[in-house]
Amino acid sequence: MADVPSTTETLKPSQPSGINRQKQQGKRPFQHGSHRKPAKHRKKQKAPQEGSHEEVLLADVQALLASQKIGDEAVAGTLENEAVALPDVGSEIEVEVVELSSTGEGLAKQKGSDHIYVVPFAVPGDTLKVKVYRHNLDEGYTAADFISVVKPSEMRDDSRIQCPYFAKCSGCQFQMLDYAQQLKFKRDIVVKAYRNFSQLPPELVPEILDTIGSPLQYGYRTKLTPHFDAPPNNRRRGPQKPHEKMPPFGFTPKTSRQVLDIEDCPIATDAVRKGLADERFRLALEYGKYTKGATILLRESTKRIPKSSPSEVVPVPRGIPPDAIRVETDTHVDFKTCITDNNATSTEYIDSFVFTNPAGSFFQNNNSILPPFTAYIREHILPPASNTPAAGSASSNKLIRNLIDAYSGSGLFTITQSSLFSSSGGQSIGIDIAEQSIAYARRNASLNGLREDQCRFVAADAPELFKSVGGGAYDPDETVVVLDPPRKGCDASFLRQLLQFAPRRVVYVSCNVHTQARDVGMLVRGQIDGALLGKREEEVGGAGKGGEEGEKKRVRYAIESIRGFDFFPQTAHVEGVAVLNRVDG
Ligand SMILES: C[S@@+](CC[C@H](N)C(=O)[O-])C[C@H]1O[C@@H](n2cnc3c(N)ncnc32)[C@H](O)[C@@H]1O
Repeated sequence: MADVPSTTETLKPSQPSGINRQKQQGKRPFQHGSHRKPAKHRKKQKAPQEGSHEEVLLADVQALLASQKIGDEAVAGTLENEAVALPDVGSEIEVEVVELSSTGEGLAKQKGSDHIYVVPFAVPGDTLKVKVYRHNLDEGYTAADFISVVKPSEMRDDSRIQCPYFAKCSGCQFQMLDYAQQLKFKRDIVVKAYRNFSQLPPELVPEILDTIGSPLQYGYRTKLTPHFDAPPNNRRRGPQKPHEKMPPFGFTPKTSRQVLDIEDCPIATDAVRKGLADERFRLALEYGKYTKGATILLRESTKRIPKSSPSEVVPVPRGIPPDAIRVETDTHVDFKTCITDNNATSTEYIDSFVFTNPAGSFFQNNNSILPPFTAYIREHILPPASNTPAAGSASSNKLIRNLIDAYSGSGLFTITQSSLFSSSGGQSIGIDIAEQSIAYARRNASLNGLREDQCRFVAADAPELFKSVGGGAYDPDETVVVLDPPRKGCDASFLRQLLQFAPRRVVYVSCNVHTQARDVGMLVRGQIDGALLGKREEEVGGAGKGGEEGEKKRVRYAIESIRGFDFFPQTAHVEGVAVLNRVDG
């Protein structure tokens, strides 16, 4: 394996092209003359949040500009010329789509120009009619709204679209694509995430594996949160009038402030679709009671009744409405209903594991993919037999017996993986900042027959974890850490302590492959915020504070595999699983 570069580290993405470089040099990458506001009228640009839609889009725009071989001078020259040519906001133009950004939007160009237009609902190879929406000149592109397809790409087949709101609602981007093609695009998203945000040389990133698809490609979403606005003209202060007619009830598209009225959402499960219809019916009767807007929770919940034989006819149980969605199997019947109370308890099954949650709190939204997904984690949470540590290393004779599930929520990984660890006398611990999720995690452990000595939970900020597992309570050589942080990824303090604890194996699950790539990059380099981190103090005789001594002994990881999972078919979203091993010897 190639050695790890010791560059000056930041938490910023790699900068593949000229725009950020020019900004650093105090130059403006784009000078569009008449389209630019004078400097004193311009708002100071905030740096986009790491891993945000904006940052990811910018990285792709920059990469496309770089691939066009636009050097700093050429940019300035082109732009002087383009200043005149750029279409006015509101005008309609034709563009050809060059590629898809990792945000799911198309990057397109007008014939004869290198200027980039960012267009939703686009497929590479499409010629589209679009409406210019905003010139983001500092970022080097123009945002445009999709109007119609002039000439479809070979990849596009609009007869695949199953939703009448597609291209109006912003929820889905890919309904016109074959599912295999969607999965290919999602693999590209993971590839680009590691290229743009890990700051690792390509030889340290293994080939990204194929994205695992969702068993259900429609009818999978177990949660929706449609909303409606306050009555028009109601001010914050003063008399509040109720709605005079049924307000639009649905979702707000990205480029609009108006709620789009949605009668149905085919990516949702049957129970949630029924919940949406029921809530629309209720709102049609009760809109006059509302003086404010509201968001309505629609969360599927399952009541499972075991069958004594495949042919047994199970009656609707007490407390379940007769029109609940009924799903028959040989061994049980699932009655599926839709909960709208945030504080009610929802119940989900993953194979034979049962999970309860406060309906309004986090739980994975696609139940159909959870059995293959948790099976994949089970197959990869322990090292493959061939991956034995280097002879003579501290861990050469040790088995991984302990699981630490950081950002555990209500215990998805702790509980579904626990048997692998309890069977070898080890233990599992989950930690999450949300007390309510931890209360439910404890309850879920008990519902799944796990004792506290097999599986325990702590409600705390993730870095506090190391107080519970440090000091010899868990031998790092015998421990795997599963990470599943929120979209912003792990914070530096957590990663620093993780490197100091130095578990033998890390399985990093993420709903944002861009922040995952950033964090994995730091673990592979053994550097957080530029500081090199040493091994645990007892092992290196007082080193471990970073700096030169730390560099000699620094803990770092090698990536075993990276793979995407498609939790959200028809959208550009992809979840990532990266498996890492501590580099010994
Ligand atoms: C993506 S969810 C994963 C939950 C769980 N692994 C699952 O799949 O159901 C992220 C979790 O991180 C938790 N969280 C957010 N910030 C945290 C922090 N600073 N420390 C610990 N947990 C945190 C949230 O409460 C949430 O449950």
